[in-house]
Amino acid sequence: MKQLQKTATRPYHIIVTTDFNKLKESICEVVKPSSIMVITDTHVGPLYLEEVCKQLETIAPVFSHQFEAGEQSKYLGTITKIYDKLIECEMDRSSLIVALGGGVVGDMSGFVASSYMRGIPFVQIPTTIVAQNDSSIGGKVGVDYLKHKNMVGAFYQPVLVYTNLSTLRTLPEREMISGLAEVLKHAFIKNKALYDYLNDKKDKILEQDLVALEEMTYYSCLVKCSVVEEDTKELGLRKILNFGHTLGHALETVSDFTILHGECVAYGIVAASFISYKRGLCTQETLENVTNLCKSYHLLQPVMPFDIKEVLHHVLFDKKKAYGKVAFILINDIGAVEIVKDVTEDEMQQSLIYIQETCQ
Ligand SMILES: NC(=O)c1ccc[n+]([C@@H]2O[C@H](COP(=O)([O-])OP(=O)(O)OC[C@H]3O[C@@H](n4cnc5c(N)ncnc54)[C@H](O)[C@@H]3O)[C@@H](O)[C@H]2O)c1
Ligand SMILES: O=C(O)C(=O)C[C@@H](O)[C@H](O)[C@H](O)COP(=O)(O)O
Ligand SMILES: [Zn+2]
Repeated sequence: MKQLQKTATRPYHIIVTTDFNKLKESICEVVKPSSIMVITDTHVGPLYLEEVCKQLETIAPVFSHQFEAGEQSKYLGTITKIYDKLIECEMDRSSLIVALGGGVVGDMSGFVASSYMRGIPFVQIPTTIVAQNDSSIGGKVGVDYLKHKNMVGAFYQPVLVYTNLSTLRTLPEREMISGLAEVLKHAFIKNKALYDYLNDKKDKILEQDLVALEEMTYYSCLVKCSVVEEDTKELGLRKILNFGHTLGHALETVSDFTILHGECVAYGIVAASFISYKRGLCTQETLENVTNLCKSYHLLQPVMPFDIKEVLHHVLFDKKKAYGKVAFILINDIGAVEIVKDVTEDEMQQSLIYIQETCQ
């Protein structure tokens, strides 16, 4: 008998800094591209494309592609336009894709990189709280399909993540708050010390103090990395990163993306915590601590009226569904969660009623 060992996923650096000064050298350490395509959106492009391109032009010829900002662009139509551009610019397997923007840009650029010529390298330059603390890491890339979240995609890791915290200065406040839901999620699922930090440094974080943001981003990324490293393809443990997403994604779809991803995740986190409490898996104090931290970060704003039956219908498209059952992440304590497969429609319904009552 002969046996081969498949090597694990290649490691990559996540750089968290406050400018673009080290971008060129960071990229050159990991790739030697023949050409570069920077993909961005109509909000981020006018702000940072020129500065980023100036750095990249000293490495190789640089092209760029900009698409309409927003979740509505996260579909296959946008992807085909990017393929067209890559072909027009004669990009090949020695070329590099650079994603400059938030989670939408990152998820779509990564999907293009994973599929163009069966895969070319890509670098993430995340510019939102969501992207810097969550989406740029871990390799979940893809698009929405028929409004169902992330239905078409791949697991495909970047070769580098380069975070310039100063880009957050231009991020609209609503986007900043929404993004913090993913950071809170990391604290709730796996890191009580991050939870304490978020409580202690709330004012500094909200006023974008760079020291506080750097510390927060570091610990948030640590949680994400530790989970992804153990279970890159979400066969088990990685499902905990989906805390709040089962109902959150359904709400996002039902709202036609007028409620932002992180805002929906926060409602989903409280709904899941309510189910946990009702099942006796956590104390009322834990439910209150979760709710209060979300509220102290201005999440859980009055929720628009939604049809509970419609939300429950969309839960059926959750990617954690197997053999007809949707896996749910429930909380035991701050920093500890579990994966449960028997949450009933009635429990979800009660939790959505709780959300409607709590967030008004
Ligand atoms: N792949 C993953 O692991 C993962 C994790 C979390 C979220 N996501 C996905 O990410 C998306 C949400 O990400 P997001 O909140 O970053 O959304 P986004 O990319 O739509 O960015 C939010 C808004 O902010 C603008 N923007 C971005 N950076 C800016 C800056 N520095 N200054 C000014 N404006 C800026 C964007 O143009 C957009 O209008 C969703 O599609 C979600 O499903 C993926
Ligand atoms: O990285 C993960 O794993 C996550 O679940 C992170 C989530 O914050 C993110 O929104 C992710 O895109 C959700 O994935 P999905 O497979 O439920 O669409
Ligand atoms: Zn998310």
